[in-house]
Amino acid sequence: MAGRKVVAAKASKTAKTKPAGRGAGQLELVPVEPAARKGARPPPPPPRRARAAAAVAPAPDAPVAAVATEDAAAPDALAAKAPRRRATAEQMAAKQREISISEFFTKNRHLLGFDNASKALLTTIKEAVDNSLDACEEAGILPEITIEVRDLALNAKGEGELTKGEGRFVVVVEDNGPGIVKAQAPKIFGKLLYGSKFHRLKQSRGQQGIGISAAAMYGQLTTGQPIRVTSRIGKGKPAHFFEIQIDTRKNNPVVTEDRELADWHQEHGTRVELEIVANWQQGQRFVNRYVEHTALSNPHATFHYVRPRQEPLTFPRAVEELPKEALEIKPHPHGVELGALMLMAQDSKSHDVRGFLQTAFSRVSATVANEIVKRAGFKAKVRPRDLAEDRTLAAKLHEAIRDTKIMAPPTQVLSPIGDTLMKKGLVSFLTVIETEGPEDDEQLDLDQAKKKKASKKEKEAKAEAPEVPDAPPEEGVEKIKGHNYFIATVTRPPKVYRGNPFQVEVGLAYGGSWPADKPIELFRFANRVPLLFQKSACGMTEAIVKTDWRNYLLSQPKGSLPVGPMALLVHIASVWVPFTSEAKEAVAHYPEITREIQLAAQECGRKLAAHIRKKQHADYQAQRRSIFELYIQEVAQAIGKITKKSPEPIKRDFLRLADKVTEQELAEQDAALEEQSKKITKRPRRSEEEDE
Ligand SMILES: Nc1ncnc2c1ncn2[C@@H]1O[C@H](COP(=O)(O)OP(=O)(O)OP(=O)(O)O)[C@@H](O)[C@H]1O
Repeated sequence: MAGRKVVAAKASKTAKTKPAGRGAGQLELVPVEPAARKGARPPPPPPRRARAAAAVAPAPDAPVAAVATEDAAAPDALAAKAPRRRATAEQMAAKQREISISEFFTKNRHLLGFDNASKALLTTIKEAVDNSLDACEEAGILPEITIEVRDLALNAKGEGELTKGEGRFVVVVEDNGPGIVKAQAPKIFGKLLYGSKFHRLKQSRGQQGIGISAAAMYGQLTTGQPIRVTSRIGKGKPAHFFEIQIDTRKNNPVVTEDRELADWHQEHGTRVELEIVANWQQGQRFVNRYVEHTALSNPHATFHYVRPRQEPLTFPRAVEELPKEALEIKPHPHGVELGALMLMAQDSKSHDVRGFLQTAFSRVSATVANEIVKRAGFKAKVRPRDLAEDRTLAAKLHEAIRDTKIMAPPTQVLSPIGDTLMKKGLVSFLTVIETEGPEDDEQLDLDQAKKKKASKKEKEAKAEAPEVPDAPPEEGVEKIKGHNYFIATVTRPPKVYRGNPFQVEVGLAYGGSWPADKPIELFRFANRVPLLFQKSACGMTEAIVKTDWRNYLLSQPKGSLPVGPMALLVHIASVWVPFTSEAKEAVAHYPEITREIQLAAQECGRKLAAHIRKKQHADYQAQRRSIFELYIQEVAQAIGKITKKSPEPIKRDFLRLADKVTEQELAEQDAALEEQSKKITKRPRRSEEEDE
């Protein structure tokens, strides 16, 4: 062992070092082999045994001399088998240092949704818009939000050639929210993990305190430009303009500009401007979809969407009321883990454990607190501080909490979209997509040609067909831009997972111009935010795939989404959404959540099945009637000839009779279907019974 020490010391003298990277403070050192030095004489060859050992496992960046000499002392057999020490604890210690959160996410930006230039564009917009919506709702302001994407290759008038592929873009998001207090702005935009939502249990879009500063960091990294923020907190108060950079080594803001603006057009609100490297060509379809879906799930907000070289779009709000206010709750004792309990006890200002339990948790009354303490077997007075210091004591309390029956947390604290607004949102969304048409030009041309052909055929058919009055619209069917959509929604009652209240909603739009031979479109939302990536990794998709849609008359390949002309919206509202990563792209596979989504989907599916059956029957009736009508003309003429009467009144009588029969048959069918659907609703199918 003594030999090894001496050798290591020698090695550190012989191996010359040079700094590995950019900064002066960098501790990591890379050894330079003596032979590599310019003009240096090559060292004498090592003994034969050492050469053999070096051939077994050469380590390019290990302190070569140290390892070679150590192995030289070992017998032949050992040198072949024993692993070589590549570094000592001291050498490794010299390389260890603290990593700032910004440094970490600079290297791992994919974890935050900045994997590539097209996704980064969407993530940047999403983070800013989510903040604007959260801030407006929290302040009680109807949101009016402008989203602008500017291609820096175009001139101020928007002329020039659009950037193909990656390029420099400016993203602007402006809201009419409460604004940001001057002292807070630098930390909000220049420090990762700084926010108002992480430590509370309340439904909101943001929850981690990392979103907008991460976008600022991405901009800084790719363009070197700081984030520009303008904010004003009210009438009579000045607006402030900031340019903020992030010192990524320290995760601290650096304000490069801070000035008051004499006048700003918003009475209150915030505008963020980020210069980033983005790919508009590929990313615009994500952004378009994000804006459309956000308008769908936020019918109380108005969005102005300004894009390069396209007409600005406005999605006006569909309702003039804010959604029900989401309320903050305290954690439920059954959802707390031992470590968290100890931390909470450490922070508590209560003098005894009973007071701590009552103030820190929801649903703990004096009686419940007494019961927990009794069950924990605490004889003397226990202070919260004692729990923080004594793990055995804390474990006893944790066990007692688990064994005590405590009322479920309050669930009326959530703000779901609700059936009426979900329907309104779906109608406005379908109106927009029916107006806008498909996204790619080739498909657009094909569709227009098809439409022309179809309308010519329709005109010809109309001219030939006898006048038949329009059937009354079926309940739930909306005519949107000439297409019939069946719309159904279900809002489940709130439930709880691991102490967190959550609520699931499902809405569907069936028919219209959705393709009938493709898998359904699944729109996933968490706290009203559309989730556009990681579809197959998402617990929501799993729940829909696991639902047997063949029960509801859709075909479904094994382990896949059903096939049919349908868009299905799934929304989870929760005080804490369990995402699979910091990028908040997919919901984790919690069985409690999956089950609720399945139940909502099944309820919606039953409504769909009733509609499809009704439609199938109506189609059958129409077909029968059209065959009958084909012969009426000839039959009326033949009867006219026999009876020597004009064929026209005979034809009219036949048509009247046909109307009566069709009406009667449809009414009978309606009654039968009503009865059938009641039965289905009362007695779920086998697969549902298993679920229930
Ligand atoms: N437009 C805005 N108006 C008012 N406050 C804002 C605005 N944007 C950000 N904030 C404040 O800045 C904080 C940090 O925002 P950030 O996007 O970094 O995180 P978050 O929204 O809390 O969580 P997440 O990381 O999940 O998005 C927010 O919690 C909010 O208090």
